[in-house]
Amino acid sequence: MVAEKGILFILSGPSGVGKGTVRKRLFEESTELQYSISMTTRQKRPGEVDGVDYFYKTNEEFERLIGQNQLLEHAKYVNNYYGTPRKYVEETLEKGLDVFLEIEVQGALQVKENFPQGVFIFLFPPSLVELKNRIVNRGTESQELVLNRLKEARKEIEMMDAYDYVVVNDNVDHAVAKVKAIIQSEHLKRVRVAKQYKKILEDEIH
Ligand SMILES: Nc1nc2c(ncn2[C@@H]2O[C@H](COP(=O)(O)OP(=O)(O)O)[C@@H](O)[C@H]2O)c(=O)[nH]1
Ligand SMILES: Nc1ncnc2c1ncn2[C@@H]1O[C@H](COP(=O)(O)OP(=O)(O)O)[C@@H](O)[C@H]1O
Repeated sequence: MVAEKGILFILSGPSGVGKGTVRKRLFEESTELQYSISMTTRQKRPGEVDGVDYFYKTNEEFERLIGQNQLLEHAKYVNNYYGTPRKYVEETLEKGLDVFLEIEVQGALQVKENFPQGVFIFLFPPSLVELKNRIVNRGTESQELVLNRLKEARKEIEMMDAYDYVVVNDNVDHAVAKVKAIIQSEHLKRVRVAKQYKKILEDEIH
């Protein structure tokens, strides 16, 4: 039988839209996806754990990883680097397991160049006012950073045409249900494709 590779799912969208919230809920409810933990140079926030939320790196360490081509994609976002470890993603997909990335928009577009067969999901805010409220209410950003993040958000929203799916995060339950439905439907599609391959092989044998 043809060995099936895993599917790469990419959840992206502006900061504060709820990517982290949706991703955490998804992983509480589903054990079948492998989450790729990103590298970052940003400061650890209270409660975050190295190797769980991110792998925290210095600028020098991060730039070395870029130089060694160890990142599948990377982006500078509000003065910090963020990147996806290439080896983990490639090896996990090779094992036939599905990998889930939660990354910002520039990085997602780079992934699309390398993995056009990935499934790209854009999480969309109900409105820009609501997006600002969420960033402010989260309380992790200074006022200056909130403004920077909103400026980025406007640019990011313009990129949503490059995505396969758009999910509005008006309500977390609904958004999680939609992301799960997308994952399920992509599985069904791949099974159909695998069956077609099997049929071709069977026809050749007979
Ligand atoms: N390109 C890229 N973006 C990432 C990666 N990991 C996280 N991000 C994104 O970087 C942005 C900032 O992340 P973070 O500082 O944790 O803030 P938060 O997501 O707004 O809580 C978010 O849009 C993340 O989704 C990564 O590996 N690559
Ligand atoms: N559907 C939603 N309705 C209301 N608040 C939400 C919703 N989704 C997320 N939030 C809140 O918005 C803030 C930003 O969410 P977060 O997951 O950190 O966003 P991101 O990872 O995209 O930056 C958090 O305080 C979170 O609790």
